[in-house]
Order: sequence, then structure tokens, then C-alpha cells
Amino acid sequence: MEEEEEAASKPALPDAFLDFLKENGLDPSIYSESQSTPRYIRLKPGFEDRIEEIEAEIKCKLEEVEWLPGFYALPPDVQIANSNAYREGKIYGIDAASGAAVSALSISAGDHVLDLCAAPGAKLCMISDLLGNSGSVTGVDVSSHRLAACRTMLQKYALGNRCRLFVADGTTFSLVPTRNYAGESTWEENATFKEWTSRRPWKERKEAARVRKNGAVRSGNQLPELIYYGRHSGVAGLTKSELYQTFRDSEYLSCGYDKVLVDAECTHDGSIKHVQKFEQWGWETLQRRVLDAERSDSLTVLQLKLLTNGFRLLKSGGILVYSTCRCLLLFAPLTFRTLRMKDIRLYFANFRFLLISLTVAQNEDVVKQFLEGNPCAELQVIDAAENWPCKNGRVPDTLRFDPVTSKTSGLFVAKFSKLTI
Ligand SMILES: C[S@@+](CC[C@H](N)C(=O)[O-])C[C@H]1O[C@@H](n2cnc3c(N)ncnc32)[C@H](O)[C@@H]1O
Repeated sequence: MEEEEEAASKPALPDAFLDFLKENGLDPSIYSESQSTPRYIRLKPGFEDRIEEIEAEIKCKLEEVEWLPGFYALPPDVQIANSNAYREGKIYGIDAASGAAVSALSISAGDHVLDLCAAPGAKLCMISDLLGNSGSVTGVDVSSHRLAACRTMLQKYALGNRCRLFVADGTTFSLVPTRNYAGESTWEENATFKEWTSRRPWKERKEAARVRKNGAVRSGNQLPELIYYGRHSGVAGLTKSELYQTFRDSEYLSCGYDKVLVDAECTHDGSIKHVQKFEQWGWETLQRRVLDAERSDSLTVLQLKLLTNGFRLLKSGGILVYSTCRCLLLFAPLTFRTLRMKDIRLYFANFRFLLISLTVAQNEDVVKQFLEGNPCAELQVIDAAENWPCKNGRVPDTLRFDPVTSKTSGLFVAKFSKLTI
């Protein structure tokens, strides 16, 4: 009986990570609270009256997330993948903190939205869902296979009608939204883009194969590769030169995007879900991907570039949301509660100091540097956040969801508007 209780209270960490903690004198219980993080689903609008049916199918009560409309929490071990509701695209998995980042964009009907780090696409799905039958969404990601997964999601959830997806470097991407998106697409004789089909012309396939074979990294000079566009995305009917038309920086003020999401690439951290992945990836990967200062430095440079370019593409008066999945700040008080003095010293030496400084570098420091270089950027209070279970970041008006108190996977969010000066 005692053994059973002990087993139940023991966090289900991978053995290799438990060994790693032991070697470093760390108490595994600092991770146990994140075990209770629920999983979240978003219900597609229009299926609200199907809740009971879905609950019966997954044999579990859906707990409404009061602070985020359309979101429901489930115990972490409930599987939804085999349910009809999931297969038919009535529900999709998305963490509540991710939902909050999208919600901070305050999307309204008719908006043209750019998602600059879009793959694998949960936030893009939600953006598309919120737009309904007007506006457009442009998803960009540097990784073609991740963006292909995003295309699959859009098609599965029938959310791709107003979307276009480009494999491109978000630090240099320069295309504006296409505006002829209303009604059925008609195309001129000379139009390059007819209705989208997965069967790509021979020339394009050859070029893609050449790039793959050379293992070429997409460069800023390469044209963005359009891998999907929906019927009402504004692409069908255009010629290549119309689609790839570029503008002077000042012109984006009038023809840029209404909303931009920069959900930047970040180092993974010690959150439980990420830690479990290192079991498969190998612990040297933890060292390389989380603790390597050089990699972190180059990431902050990338984040700043993504943020700067996303802001350049924003029209005057538009809104940009910057988010990253960093969430470690709260591990410190937790640790102080559970660790002995000797362990605290080890924790400082091995984790806390380094990770917290990484956390701030990839969030508040990026925000500060960006504001210094962009006088027409202004941080905004996120009005919707009044009831969110988050805390203020170290820069006023920025927010942090820490995994323990918010019961989410954790996120940093900052919202900017573009002033006309
Ligand atoms: C945190 S993930 C985005 C998650 C996504 N927003 C979602 O909700 O599913 C960061 C993404 O940034 C992409 N990325 C990294 N460097 C990039 C770049 N230079 N330009 C565009 N995307 C980039 C990565 O391929 C990765 O898919």
C-alpha cells in the first residue's frame, strides 16, 4: 500500500532524466506539479451544441476554460485522436496559453493576418477560425516539412479557404496581402495561379527536388515557395509578378497586414513535456539545445530579426503579437520550497541561473532592443488578459504564463501597435 502511494506520488520522469537530476543533486519533485497540466482543445465555432456528444465519445467531461472562449480542458491522459469529433475536425488540440497569444491579436472580420512562424499550425488554425468568412491569413515558415504538416491541418479542419502558406525565411519575407479575395475567384487568360491543386507542375517539382538534393538552406534571395492557397485567399487569378510584387518600406504602412503574429523559435526549456522528449533525443541534445550559450545568442538575434521584419510588414495602426514558449521563471520559488541549501547551490550552478537569464534574454531583452530600434512601435496593454491566469513580465505590459500557476505549457506574450509618426 505504502509502495503504491509512493509510486503514485513519484513523478513519471524518464529514467535518464532522473539520473541526470540525481547526478546534479536535484529533487525530482520540482517537476511533479507540471504533471497535472491539463491538455486543451478548441471547439470549432458552430459545434457548441455537440459538447455532450463529444463528452460521451471521449468518456470524459469537458471543462470549459472560463477565461478563454471556445477552449476546454481535459485530464492529460485522455486520448482524443480516435474520437469522431477529432477525426471530423470538430475539435483540435491547442494549449490555452497559445490560444491567449492569438486572442491578444484582437482579430476582427476582414483582417489580413500574417503568421510569421506558422508551423505546425495550431495558432494559424485558430486565426483562420476567428476570421470566418472574410479577410485572409498568410502563414510563413522556414521549414518545409513542418509547413506541410500545417497544410494538412488546415485541410483536415476545413480552415484553409482564406489561407496561403509560404516556405520562406521570416526575417526577409516581404509579400503583402492580396486584396482581391472577395467572392468567387475568376482568372484572366494570363493568370499563373488557377485553383490550387496538390499536383504541382513538373518544373516546380524539379526545382524542389534540386533544393532538397543540395540540402540547400533557404536564402533571403530565394522567392518564397507557395505550398498552398485556398479558394478565397486572393491568390487564384494572379500572375506570378502580381503575387511576388514587392514594395518600398514606406508603402507597407498602407498596404501591409492588419495583424502579425511572431511566435518565434526558442530554446526548449525544462517544462515536463520538453524534458520527456530529450529521453528520445539524447541528453547531449539537452546540453546542446538548452544550455548552449552560443545557440541561445544566435536565437535571440533570430528572434529580434523576425520581430523587426514582422513589424515592417504591419500597416499603420496594426497590431503585432510576439510570443515565445519560454516559461521557467517559476521554477525558482518551487525549488526553494523543496530543496536543501546544498541542492540550491547546485541548482544555481546547473540550471536556474543559466535558464532564467536565457528566459529573459529571449523575451524581455528582445522586446527592449526592438523598442529601442523602432520608435513607431508601442507596447500595448492586453485588455483581454484581465482574467487570464498570468503574471506581468519584467517589462511593463508584457505577460508570462508560467506552467504551474496557469496550468498551461507556459508562454511569454507582448503586444505592439504601429504608430504613425
Ligand atoms: C514555436 S514554433 C511556431 C509554432 C506555431 N506558431 C504553432 O502555433 O504551431 C517556431 C517556428 O519558427 C520556425 N522558424 C525558425 N526560424 C524561422 C525563420 N527564419 N523564418 C520563419 N520561420 C522560422 C520554425 O521552423 C518553427 O516552426
